Amino acid sequence: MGRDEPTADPLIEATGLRKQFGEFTAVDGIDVQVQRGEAFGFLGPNGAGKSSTMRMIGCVSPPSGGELRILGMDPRSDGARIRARLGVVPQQDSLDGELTVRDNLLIYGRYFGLSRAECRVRADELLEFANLTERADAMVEPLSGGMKRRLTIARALINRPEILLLDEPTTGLDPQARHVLWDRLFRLKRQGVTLVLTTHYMDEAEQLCDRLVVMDGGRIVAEGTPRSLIETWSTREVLELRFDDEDLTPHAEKLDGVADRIEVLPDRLLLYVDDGEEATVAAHQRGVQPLSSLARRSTLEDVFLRLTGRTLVD
Ligand SMILES: Nc1ncnc2c1ncn2[C@@H]1O[C@H](COP(=O)(O)OP(=O)(O)OP(=O)(O)O)[C@@H](O)[C@H]1O
Repeated sequence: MGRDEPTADPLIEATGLRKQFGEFTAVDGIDVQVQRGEAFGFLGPNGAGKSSTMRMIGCVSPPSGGELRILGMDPRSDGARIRARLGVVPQQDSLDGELTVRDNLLIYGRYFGLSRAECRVRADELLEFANLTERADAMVEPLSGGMKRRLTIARALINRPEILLLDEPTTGLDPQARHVLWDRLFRLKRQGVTLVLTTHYMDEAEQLCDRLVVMDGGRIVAEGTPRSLIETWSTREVLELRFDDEDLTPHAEKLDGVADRIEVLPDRLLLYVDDGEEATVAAHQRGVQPLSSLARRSTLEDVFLRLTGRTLVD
């Protein structure tokens, strides 16, 4: 399936979905459709309402309002039937550290009602998928963060779910472990598993997601493919100029007219331009002397900054 052509078969449909905690509104009436076979992302900073949304989709937290249908069913009346067809990877690994890697899988399989023989076959397949076959009989506790994450994902796949929900799958992992994990998620997608994930890493959203929504303060502020979001909300390139001055406004004023838009951050200016090299020359001609300058292509981070006035990770 092409990145931009998911089949029109919505597995998740939310309309006006809300989550209240007392007076506080964590999710404020969002509309979302996730199609079969796509990788769909919720991108936003801490507190945006991503986990609250995932918990409603995972049928562990009832919606406070709006409509939610998953696999054509209503979580209020069909929670158990839906959960049987979902895999859930929570933000915090909840593995049993006092069991072996394999036993963590076997126990979960039994919980989903698989026979002992089925559990053994499935555990072996998943150990291989997670690249943990050699660790099958090791205890979980001393494993690296990346291994634990892969085991948590393997465990969530024991029931061959149609939808895999991943809440911040790579938070806390080092770059290499993140890439290994992305590779495994690509494999799942190729096998037809629908992926729904939250992240506050823009590179993760760009790499993994066919489509995503940008969330802030419980609301969806933009929706589209990574490319369409960047094309709609940013310029082709961004020139980053770093300074160690207290106030960067005077530099920004000198650059008036050089860029479509200039963002003044505490340590740098971001110039939104079509041609970073041209803007570098223009800045030089105006006598602006940064500590360093870097022209790069626009990213979802720039989209987020444009939409909310804040960076994704403060
Ligand atoms: N059980 C709860 N009771 C009260 N407030 C809650 C509860 N769960 C979440 N919230 C609040 O709802 C808001 C959204 O939280 P949520 O965890 O959904 O955000 P998030 O986008 O997933 O962020 P994070 O990356 O920190 O998980 C936050 O302000 C949070 O404090």
